[in-house]
Amino acid sequence: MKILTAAQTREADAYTIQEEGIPSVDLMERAAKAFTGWFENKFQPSEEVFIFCGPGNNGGDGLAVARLLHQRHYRVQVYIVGDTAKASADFKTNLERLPEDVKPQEVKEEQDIPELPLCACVIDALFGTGLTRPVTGLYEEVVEQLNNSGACIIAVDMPSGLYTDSQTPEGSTIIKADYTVTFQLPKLALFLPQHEEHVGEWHLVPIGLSERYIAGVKTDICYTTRQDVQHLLKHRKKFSHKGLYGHALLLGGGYGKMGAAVLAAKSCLRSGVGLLTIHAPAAGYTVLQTAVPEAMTLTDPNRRHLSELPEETEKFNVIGVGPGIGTAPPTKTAIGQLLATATQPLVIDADAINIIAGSERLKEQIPENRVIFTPHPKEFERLAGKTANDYERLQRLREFCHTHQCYITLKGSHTAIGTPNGNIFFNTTGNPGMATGGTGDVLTGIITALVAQQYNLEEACLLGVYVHGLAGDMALRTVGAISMTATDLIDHLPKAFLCLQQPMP
Ligand SMILES: NC(=O)C1=CN([C@@H]2O[C@H](COP(=O)(O)OP(=O)(O)OC[C@H]3O[C@@H](n4cnc5c(N)ncnc54)[C@H](O)[C@@H]3O)[C@@H](O)[C@H]2O)[C@@H](O)CC1
Ligand SMILES: Nc1ncnc2c1ncn2[C@@H]1O[C@H](COP(=O)(O)OP(=O)(O)O)[C@@H](O)[C@H]1O
Ligand SMILES: [K+]
Repeated sequence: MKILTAAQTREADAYTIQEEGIPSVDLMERAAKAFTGWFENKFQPSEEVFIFCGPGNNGGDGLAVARLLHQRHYRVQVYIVGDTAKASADFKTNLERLPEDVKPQEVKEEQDIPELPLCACVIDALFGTGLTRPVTGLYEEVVEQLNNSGACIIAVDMPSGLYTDSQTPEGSTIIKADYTVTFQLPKLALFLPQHEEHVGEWHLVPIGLSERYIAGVKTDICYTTRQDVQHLLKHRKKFSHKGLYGHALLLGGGYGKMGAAVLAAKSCLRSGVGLLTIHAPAAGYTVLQTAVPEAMTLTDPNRRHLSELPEETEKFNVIGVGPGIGTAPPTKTAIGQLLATATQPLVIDADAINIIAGSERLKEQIPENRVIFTPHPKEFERLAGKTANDYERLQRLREFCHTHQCYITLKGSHTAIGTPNGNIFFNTTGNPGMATGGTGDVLTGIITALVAQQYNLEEACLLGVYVHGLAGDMALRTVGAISMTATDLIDHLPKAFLCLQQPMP
């Protein structure tokens, strides 16, 4: 699914209004109804609701929401902040439509800002996607007081003060919402970790924007939903045999870190690989043969760490490398050999990333269109350099993928997948229970298995990251976030793949 810029969102609104031949205030009514529907599911009518409206259409939404909530027997208090002389036409219409017993109060100067009761419920409708500059003056004062009030804040469309698709200037005042209920499509700012305290938990509500506009509009930033990945899943033919599902080689494990290889191997097997061979330091032999009997194990001459590549590497159709390998000098040499000689796709994780990151010569040897890197943010920083903020990091992701013609799954709450042609896809599955050692190794195993099965590299990234998070979401329901381990993810992979094989609900 596409992520639109603020300008494209405005175009989508305008296109919809024209296509359907409706006045813009009707679209606003739809947005307000969609918001109210979400709100009613979350908050009881016994709640007193304080609605702060700005001068634009976001404020117009706030006024329409006030009317709808009032009709549904919520007690609403409306505050109009700033100068209504400059208000948008749809704002004015909705102001007129407010029932008489909802008496909006004007906030024209600092003294007009109300004291809120403890634990108040606040709807933030000051600014949405039309914000053009940092919030200052009276608006800034309101935002600060709301943030300090301890209220539960629900932002309409965007937390006020936050830029939709570019870096908000340093030091700007921004609402700290508990929830952001955004219209139709999520905005780029909602995916970025640096905005967590402003965005809170975000939810999408559909408002029927033109499907035709959305299908036609050009964007290089998307987010992946079940709908986007489900159709990628390949089905098995009746007369198929293991030779059709690829033979993967996993280079992993080190003394004290054989578990990383075990996790990657198990998840690879649970993700449909035909055959799996693990090449690991000799000390891992018994561990691997016992823990993963389905995999074949080759041993490195070195007991403690990887020091060379196995023979006949050309017979494998993908090589996954990194989990648990460490950065000992012989391992660095082996990684150099791998980049120089491998002819198949490579899935490169953990210390294999760190080794490449530490050598300009190795970076230059990254084979084009054959590599998927799976770094967490620190590994990405080592590989591609420090950045000042999340927007810069996305730009760096794009540049690195373009320069080296590679794929990167930059892991996080919304893992960002970069592709050689400059696209970025944010994942939408996963949860904080997955923030535990070994879950990254599981992802390496999954993606390696998918590449072995002839998914192209982009498909393997999109599907792999999605199903990894889906397994995490399923594990959340049975073991919860606190107890979740990487093994729980592997245990839930079957359910996650089965879920994707069912028709969409
Ligand atoms: N027909 C439409 O266009 C629809 C718009 N919708 C709502 O409209 C919002 C966008 O509305 P607008 O484009 O009117 O923009 P906003 O309401 O987000 O804010 C823009 C207004 O605030 C002013 N402004 C911008 N930054 C400011 C700042 N830092 N300090 C003071 N004033 C500032 C602008 O000059 C303008 O008057 C969306 O976020 C959404 O909530 C929805 O009702 C859906 C339909
Ligand atoms: N808060 C979170 N929400 C969703 N997914 C998360 C969260 N924290 C971590 N993850 C996922 O867990 C995995 C952690 O990977 P990584 O840091 O490499 O772990 P390890 O190196 O211990 O295996 C990544 O796939 C990441 O996307
Ligand atoms: K808002």
